[in-house]
Amino acid sequence: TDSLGLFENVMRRFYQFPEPTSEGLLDDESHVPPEYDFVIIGAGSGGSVLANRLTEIPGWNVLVLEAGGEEIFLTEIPLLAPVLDVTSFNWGYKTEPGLADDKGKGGFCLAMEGGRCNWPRGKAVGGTSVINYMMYTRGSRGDYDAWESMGNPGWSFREVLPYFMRSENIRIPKLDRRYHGTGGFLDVAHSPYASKLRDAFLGAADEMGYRVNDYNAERLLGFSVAQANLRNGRRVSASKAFLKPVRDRPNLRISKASRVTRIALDSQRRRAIGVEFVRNRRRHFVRVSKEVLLCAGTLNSPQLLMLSGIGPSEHLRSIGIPVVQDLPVGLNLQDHVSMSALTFLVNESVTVVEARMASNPANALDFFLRGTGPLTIPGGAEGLAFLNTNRPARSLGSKDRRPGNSLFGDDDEPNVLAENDSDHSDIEIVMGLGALTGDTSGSVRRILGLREDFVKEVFGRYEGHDAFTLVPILQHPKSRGRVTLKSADPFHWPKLEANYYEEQDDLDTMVKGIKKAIELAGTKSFKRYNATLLPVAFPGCRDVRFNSDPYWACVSRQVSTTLGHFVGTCKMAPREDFGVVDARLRVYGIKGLRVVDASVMPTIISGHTNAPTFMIGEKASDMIKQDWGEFVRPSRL
Ligand SMILES: Cc1cc2nc3c(=O)[nH]c(=O)nc-3n(C[C@H](O)[C@H](O)[C@H](O)COP(=O)(O)OP(=O)(O)OC[C@H]3O[C@@H](n4cnc5c(N)ncnc54)[C@H](O)[C@@H]3O)c2cc1C
Repeated sequence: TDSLGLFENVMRRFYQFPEPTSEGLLDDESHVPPEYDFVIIGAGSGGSVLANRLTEIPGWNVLVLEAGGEEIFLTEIPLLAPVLDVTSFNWGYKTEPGLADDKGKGGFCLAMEGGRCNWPRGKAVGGTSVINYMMYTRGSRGDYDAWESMGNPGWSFREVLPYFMRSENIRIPKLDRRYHGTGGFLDVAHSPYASKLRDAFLGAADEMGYRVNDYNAERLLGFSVAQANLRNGRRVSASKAFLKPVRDRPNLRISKASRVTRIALDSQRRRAIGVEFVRNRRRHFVRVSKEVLLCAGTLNSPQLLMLSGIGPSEHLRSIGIPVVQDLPVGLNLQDHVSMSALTFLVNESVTVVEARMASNPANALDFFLRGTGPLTIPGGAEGLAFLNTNRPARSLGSKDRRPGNSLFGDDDEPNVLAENDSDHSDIEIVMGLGALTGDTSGSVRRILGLREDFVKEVFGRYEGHDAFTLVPILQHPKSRGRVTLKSADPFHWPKLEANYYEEQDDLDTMVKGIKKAIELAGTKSFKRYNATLLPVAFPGCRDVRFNSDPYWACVSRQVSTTLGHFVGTCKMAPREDFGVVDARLRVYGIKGLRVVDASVMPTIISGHTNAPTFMIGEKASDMIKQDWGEFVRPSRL
């Protein structure tokens, strides 16, 4: 589309190889045999891991049904990740409008077209990992210990860590190997490109009393260069990592462009017996002898369960779907909302300005010939900081290191974290090397769904200026959204309600996060570049004093941007606590049906959700093997 802007033209000039990606094509099963041991719905992050691990058992036949198609060369270029949102690799969902009330109070996504938030979801073999920003973060130890204490045995940090490590092929030297795996399918690396601002970001850590650390090891809190799923400077999607290496297994079949419409249930035996899907406008049905594994993601897995008669009974009845199993499907929706228009102007050419990048062919050459250069920056994001806005940073700083938090209990002093939760992060700040000032083609505006008049008023005067963005992200929202059906038609979009900032606490924390980001840009490290907050008041917030707390609260309701970290709609929990699946990810009340994707997370983790979804896939594959009597090598530390 034209939204790909100048980049696409330049890329096409330098990349004319026939293969869609550097790793080649996957098989496409046009003729699908009528029965499988397992059918996996969705070849996303969760589904790809499962497909790989289950076909390790030669006697098991596995079919993967995926609505999307193959990745292409464009999806491999890390810096271009944001523009993929405006391609057919994105399902293109939008939420219900986040309107303010009669008195003009409340609301969210108010500066977006129609007051609706854009909610991107990947539609491809590889799922959302084909369009995501490639950040590799696991969350904190406390996140998983909380899952376990909610009644989910086996999900404590100690128990899930081996599954993170099993996937991993760490390419970053000197990281603590007690927390990192080598030889797994999933590459984890730094971008080979480092801007000057990346150094400024790390320098600011010390000034603010934080440490520079590996957020995937002992401590989450601190500043770090982004760890990302990259190989030779290119994206490593779930497909590239987990599917392509095993594509020659005779017991694995992948059917692309196959849109699942329903899971067939035998309501007498209360068991999943098959899957209906549409391919090339024809309806198909496959039988399943062992299990249906639902991996369609947080927005589509609940949709498919409800279409199949599993969900809140009143809601299903209201749209004419016979109820097979009453469960709280679609509730408990959580996401990481952010404010991605916090812009700082700088006085040197140290950021990504689209027109400048695209007009320099050296960037494309560096990328295609050597796998280096600024095109390898994942989604334009260079640095991550995990903060706790309620605690003075000094107490965590490099000059006052706290003991404890060793998983291995080999610290001299006792573990203080368990007692005072001192590794809890309520805000993450991502440093993006560009800003809406540099978005000359308007693609980022369209991706975020911001109204054109809004962007013109705020950024118009500074168009083409060097600027960077600090994006504060609310880590643990109290507000909950939901997914429901608009009708019984499987081709209708589900109804998506975000409910951002319904809880005042969420807004208050976001305001604190924004102020932390401003403090960060005010450190000496950034002052070297004369980092200056864009001095323009946002439309809709001009009746409040610029840069005051109420002003930032107002701005947060205007620019409520998602990170696409939707979780929770098929909650893993005891049934009496509104669980949809049990701790072995089995849907309550229905045999032969599990959910294995981000939707099972009972609460959202700190950081980004892709690595945790891979972990869920790894752990689920062991549970499935155990439940069908296959030998599983114990995963121990
Ligand atoms: C723009 C964006 C940026 C992100 N950046 C990061 C990041 O940097 N780091 C990070 O950790 N996380 C990131 N995430 C989140 C992360 O990628 C997801 O949490 C993760 O990929 C979810 O995996 P999943 O298996 O639950 O779902 P998905 O990967 O979305 O897989 C679901 C699959 O099911 C298919 N499907 C759905 N319905 C049907 C149907 N009816 N029939 C057939 N197939 C169907 C879909 O096409 C898709 O392929 C980002 C997300 C977005 C949207």
